[in-house]
Amino acid sequence: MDSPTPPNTQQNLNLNNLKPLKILGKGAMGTVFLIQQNNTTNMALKVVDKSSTHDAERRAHWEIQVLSTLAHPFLPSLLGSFETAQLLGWAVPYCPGGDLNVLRYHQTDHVFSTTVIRFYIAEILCALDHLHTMGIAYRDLKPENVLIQQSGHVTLTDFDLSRKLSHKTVKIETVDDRINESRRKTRRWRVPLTEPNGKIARVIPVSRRGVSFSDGERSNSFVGTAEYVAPEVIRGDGHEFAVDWWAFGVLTYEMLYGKTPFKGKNKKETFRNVLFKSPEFVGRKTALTDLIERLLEKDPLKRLGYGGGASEIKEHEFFRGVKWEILTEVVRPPFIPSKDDGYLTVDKFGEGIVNISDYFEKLKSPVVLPSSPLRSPSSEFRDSVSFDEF
Ligand SMILES: Nc1ncnc2c1ncn2[C@@H]1O[C@H](COP(=O)(O)OP(=O)(O)OP(=O)(O)O)[C@@H](O)[C@H]1O
Repeated sequence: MDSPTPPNTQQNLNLNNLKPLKILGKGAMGTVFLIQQNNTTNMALKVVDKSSTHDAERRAHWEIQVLSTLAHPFLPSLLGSFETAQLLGWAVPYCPGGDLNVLRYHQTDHVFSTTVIRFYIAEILCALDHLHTMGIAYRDLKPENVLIQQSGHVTLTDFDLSRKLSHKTVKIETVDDRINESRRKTRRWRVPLTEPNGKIARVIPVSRRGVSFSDGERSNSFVGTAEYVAPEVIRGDGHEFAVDWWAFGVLTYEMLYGKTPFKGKNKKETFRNVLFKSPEFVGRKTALTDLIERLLEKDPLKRLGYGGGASEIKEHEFFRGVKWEILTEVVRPPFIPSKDDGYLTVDKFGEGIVNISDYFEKLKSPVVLPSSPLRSPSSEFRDSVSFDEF
């Protein structure tokens, strides 16, 4: 795998000095802890057990390498890292607002208004633009990977599936290649593609309390997340930045309709829908549905963004009037996490667990650990529209 540009100088963290307040989330690769530093700064520390999967260490090193090169208001910066014989960990700024999926579930009918969609996808577009300019395809865009900073602006997370593309077109392994390779290399991937009942769990919560969206639900597999995977990835035709524009279209559709456009009753059906089914639009055609339709063009060569990148997308009618250069200066984004939202109170971390090493030791034993955290129910959604003037 090509490396991004050389890493910036970063702080070396000492595992023994890191005091975790609570678990922020658990993903396929690691556990993310909330760490308080110097009684003031909060950071999110992602820790990976290097022996957890065959390529955990490689993927973790890759993510650290990518993070160390990022410098953009809608992308995380690397605050520091540590490595022990067993663990690899790195810290990024803490995002107290949860993710875009949780936020959407918090809305009436689980959808955002057009104005709110415009704000969020404009910021995501800028983040993807920056990554692509650096030659990095993100390859894992989904609402769960879009976090809300304290300021209310977005930040993308989870870069272990990202890839440096040295040429415009890179031939990549097909889905079947990846399945075969994964099955060969690790027992972990010997799980069937679908659940025994043929379904992929996607729980719709009644309330946010007790709900975790990162606990396996739509979590990463070897091809990313099925509902967001572009047709060319399934076909194995080639892999370009346009896969991010496809996922961007799926995410935008989901924000508008509250569901993804190609979800089937199992992965196979989802892939078939991605390849052959046209997305369904309800109601009259609008600039937003037109944007989505152009992003969800099955042929990547015809997809919006393929030829002209992010600039081409920014010129779409849906974004007319957006002042791109002052997006970061919007002081009242649609949702600003409340300062005192309970995140900073010490969480019950688990019987007998006082530090991160303990936690990973216990993970290896059959003791049941606490599940992923609750999202704050007290965060405030403000429907004020000052952000529509950016
Ligand atoms: N900076 C952050 N601030 C707050 N919470 C965070 C932050 N980074 C990650 N999290 C939480 O931790 C969860 C897991 O993080 P992440 O997606 O990076 O892990 P992963 O193991 O790579 O997951 P995946 O299964 O998607 O590959 C996120 O869904 C989010 O809930």
